[in-house]
Amino acid sequence: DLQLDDLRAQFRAEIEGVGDMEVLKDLRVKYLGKKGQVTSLLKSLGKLPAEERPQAGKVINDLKEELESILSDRCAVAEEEALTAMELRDFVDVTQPGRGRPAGGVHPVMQVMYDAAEILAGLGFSVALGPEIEDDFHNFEALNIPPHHPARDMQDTFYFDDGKLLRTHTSPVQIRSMLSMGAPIRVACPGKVYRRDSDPTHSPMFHQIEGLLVEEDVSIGDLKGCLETMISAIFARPLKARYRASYFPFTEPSMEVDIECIACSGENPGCRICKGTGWLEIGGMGMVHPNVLRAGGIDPEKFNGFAWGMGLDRIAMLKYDLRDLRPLFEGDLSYLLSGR
Ligand SMILES: CNC(=O)COc1cccc(Nc2cc(Cl)ccn2)c1
Repeated sequence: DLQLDDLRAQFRAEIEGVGDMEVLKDLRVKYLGKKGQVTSLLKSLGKLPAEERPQAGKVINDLKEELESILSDRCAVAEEEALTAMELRDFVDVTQPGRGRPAGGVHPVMQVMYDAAEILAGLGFSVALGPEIEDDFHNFEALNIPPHHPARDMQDTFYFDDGKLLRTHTSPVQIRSMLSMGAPIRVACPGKVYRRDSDPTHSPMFHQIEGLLVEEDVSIGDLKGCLETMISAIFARPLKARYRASYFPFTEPSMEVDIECIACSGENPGCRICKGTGWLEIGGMGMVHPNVLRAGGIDPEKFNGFAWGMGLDRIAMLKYDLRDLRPLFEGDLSYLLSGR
């Protein structure tokens, strides 16, 4: 009996305050397992005189049951505590407002690019894209730009060692489109272009969109209608345009296009946007030069067409009243997400 009391006291001491399921499992093995201390007592019953075995067996089994009930109670408590601890740890207060994520914003230049492409699609133009690393033929020669034309100068154009270059406009994409699709054709070519003469108000990389339409009997009226439709759609309001005679090697006749100042319509001589002129230059256009049609594999006796080019960054700055071009290239999210 003394031995049983010691065992009981020892078990109670060991299980006191135990909350860890692993420790409880070890205790079950240590006392009640196959090689457990209580189990081994039962095995030693055989050593007792026969008449003492029933009584001894009962007492030992009573102890076994007692320890088992203590152990199962303690396991139940431990499981409960573990569950409560887990609930507390993993508790999610679903009534909290969501953390949310700031909505992204479309970059102003891309927005204008999409607007223009959308409108031009409505006028029957497909969008064509092409390589930014170009060769001399597609970027200059095919555009009737003579070998020693200043546009080819190193101060304007980025050249690679192998003579390739960073395209200075998106016209090469139109050349490639004519060569691959032939006439009739209507393509809009937006994209990045590169100029070497960068300075505080000019970025070496900027964006342009050019358009080309080649069919059998195209007039300058068609060109003016197309441009004015596009510009009025980009600025979401009818805008007057004016055309000034100009020169480009790839168009004849050539014109530069101004639109009425979107801020003052010519009413404010002190206007910051148009410097009081009432007009904003947005690009150039003209009837495609026959040499360029030929370079595009198109017969100028059968087809004629028009083309234009305009800067998207400048349009975006006007449309969104941006003061400076640089934030457009710095990728500063706080600026881009600020609704400008
Ligand atoms: C920002 N761009 C400007 O101020 C002026 O750009 C222009 C003006 C006139 C024509 C074109 N493009 C062009 C393309 C081909 Cl394939 C044939 C003829 N012309 C681009």
